[in-house]
Amino acid sequence: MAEPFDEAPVPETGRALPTEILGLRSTIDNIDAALVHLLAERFRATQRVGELKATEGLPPADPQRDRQQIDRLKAIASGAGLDPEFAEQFRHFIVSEVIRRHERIAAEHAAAGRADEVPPLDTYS
Ligand SMILES: C=C(O[C@@H]1C=C(C(=O)O)C=C[C@H]1O)C(=O)O
Repeated sequence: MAEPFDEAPVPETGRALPTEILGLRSTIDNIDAALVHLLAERFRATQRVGELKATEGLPPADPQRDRQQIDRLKAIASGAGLDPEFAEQFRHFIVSEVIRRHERIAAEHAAAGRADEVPPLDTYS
């Protein structure tokens, strides 16, 4: 059975879409899939960084690293013909989520540490 995204487009005008648009949409679908796989791989790496930061007692965000990444990414974007401000916003969208997750990992790590603590013996009860 055909998936919904395999079906021929029926534009409101009733006219068939130019073949070039169909070809470009296929390219766009491939790029979107690659982006999702790359993002998933990036989140796996940042997840591990978050765990290591939590065990080492390091803060979730690293402003110095952020500044280096922003400068690097904006230069790459300029060279690639992508608006550097857009590249920075896109990075900010992703890294905000990474930091939110790192904060959660740190909180869980702290809670697990407290659960491991042996409570003092209450000799009065
Ligand atoms: C992943 C890290 O933690 C945070 C998230 C970053 C990111 O997603 O690229 C970069 C710096 C940190 O603010 C890190 O320090 O490397």
